[in-house]
Amino acid sequence: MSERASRAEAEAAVRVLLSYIGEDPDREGLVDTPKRFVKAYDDWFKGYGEDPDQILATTFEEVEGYDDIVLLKDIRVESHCEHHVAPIIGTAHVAYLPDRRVVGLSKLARLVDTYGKRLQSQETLTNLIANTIDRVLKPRGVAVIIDAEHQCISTRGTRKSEISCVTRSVLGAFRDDPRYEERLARLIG
Ligand SMILES: Nc1nc2c(ncn2[C@@H]2O[C@H](COP(=O)(O)OP(=O)(O)OP(=O)(O)O)[C@@H](O)[C@H]2O)c(=O)[nH]1
Ligand SMILES: [Zn+2]
Repeated sequence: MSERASRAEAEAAVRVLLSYIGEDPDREGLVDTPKRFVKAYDDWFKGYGEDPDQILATTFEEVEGYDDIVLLKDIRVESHCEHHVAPIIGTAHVAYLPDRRVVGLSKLARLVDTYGKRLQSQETLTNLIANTIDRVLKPRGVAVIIDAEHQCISTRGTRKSEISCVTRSVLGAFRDDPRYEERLARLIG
């Protein structure tokens, strides 16, 4: 992997982009834009500095033997496509079948955020979330469904604004026993 660019280099690159689109990077309104742009990137891509496994590290077992589906519905997904660095905005449903241990519900949403705040394809994002839950929690099954709009399709190129892309990753019992996925579909509605 090539060496990581410095903040100053990143800001200089934004100046080049502003010049490329025909702007004057030195006009008053744009003087601080490279700085703001890089700061915004720090936020949109903060997932590179986070450890997904660590998010799921704290689990608890005091759930009276609960072993049915745990589903977190309608988690907002915010990501950027790795081809155009254009926003991907949508919804994720994350479900798992605990094997004694459960994880804090917010941690599933945090996991979606951590992987979302990196450059992604929707397929990779879906599999990364499912595979991490599978690897760290070792549940009996995992299902992740993402429904998202890609602004590289809706605001440029083909400009098809009504299209959304649906991806799913199902592992363990959700994959082996179709009844689990049917129940999940009913719960998601
Ligand atoms: N499979 C997949 N494709 C994606 C995703 N996000 C964007 N793309 C597609 O990546 C492709 C890149 O195609 P290219 O032909 O290299 O790029 P392009 O000329 O900008 O393509 P157009 O968008 O068709 O104008 C496009 O078809 C995008 O729609 C994603 O998450 N998954
Ligand atoms: Zn794209």
